Amino acid sequence: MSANNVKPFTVFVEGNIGSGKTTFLEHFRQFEDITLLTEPVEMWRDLKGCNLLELMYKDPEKWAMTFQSYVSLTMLDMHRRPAPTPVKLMERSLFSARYCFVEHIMRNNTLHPAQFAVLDEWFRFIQHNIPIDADLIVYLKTSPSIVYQRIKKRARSEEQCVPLSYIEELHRLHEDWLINRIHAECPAPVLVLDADLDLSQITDEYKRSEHQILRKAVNVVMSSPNKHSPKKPISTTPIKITPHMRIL
Ligand SMILES: Nc1ncnc2c1ncn2[C@@H]1O[C@H](COP(=O)(O)OP(=O)(O)OP(=O)(O)O)[C@@H](O)[C@H]1O
Repeated sequence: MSANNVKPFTVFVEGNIGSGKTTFLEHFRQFEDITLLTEPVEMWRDLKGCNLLELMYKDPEKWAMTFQSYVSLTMLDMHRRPAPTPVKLMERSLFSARYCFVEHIMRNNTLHPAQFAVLDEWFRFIQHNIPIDADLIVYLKTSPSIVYQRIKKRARSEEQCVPLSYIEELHRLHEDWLINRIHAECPAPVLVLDADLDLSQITDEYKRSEHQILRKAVNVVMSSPNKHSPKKPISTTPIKITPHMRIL
């Protein structure tokens, strides 16, 4: 719940590895009416001194189950964390963990069918018993070859051995989930942004998406007379859909 007991407008930022999710979220740090839950990967890299991400990449058959089980916990924690603001932006969700990453390691037999069944049962149990708010998904759509280059360039130590085929498969799974809707449920409308654009152009794209994402916040701020002025006032100009941007 937000400060005035209204559920925050909850946005998941999704996209392939290296699609710019963290950069996108950081763009919204300038607004005081937004709670940002960013970089879950840093929790996976340091659980009581253990780097689960590294263990998972080094020996997936041994560690994928443990890793995904911890990812689910961190995601559930982010979903359930109260936000004192009218808008909550989250990097990833339980849904991309299940429909993209767990799906991938099930299909390539990294997981034993029994391990997959346990993760899937947890996911279903959570879905049916714990409220997970979702109002909008921002999909940072990229080409696999472009994010592959970015991943090589940023050189995160655990991702040194990531092959292009892994990025391509994750791309297909994101598309099947968010665009083609052929394989799983999609919990909210999807705003698609062209995240192949380089950093100078993408900032304009982010700016345009502000209207869509903050629309709810505008309503809340305007209907709340005691509210302090936001760090940066949220513009009420109607959203302009650009050629790079569409809503599904
Ligand atoms: N269930 C999962 N959810 C997210 N990442 C996972 C999952 N399983 C494995 N990973 C790995 O965790 C790492 C983090 O990927 P993620 O896309 O979440 O962050 P990122 O690459 O830092 O995002 P960006 O560059 O878009 O800001 C990747 O190496 C990915 O393969």
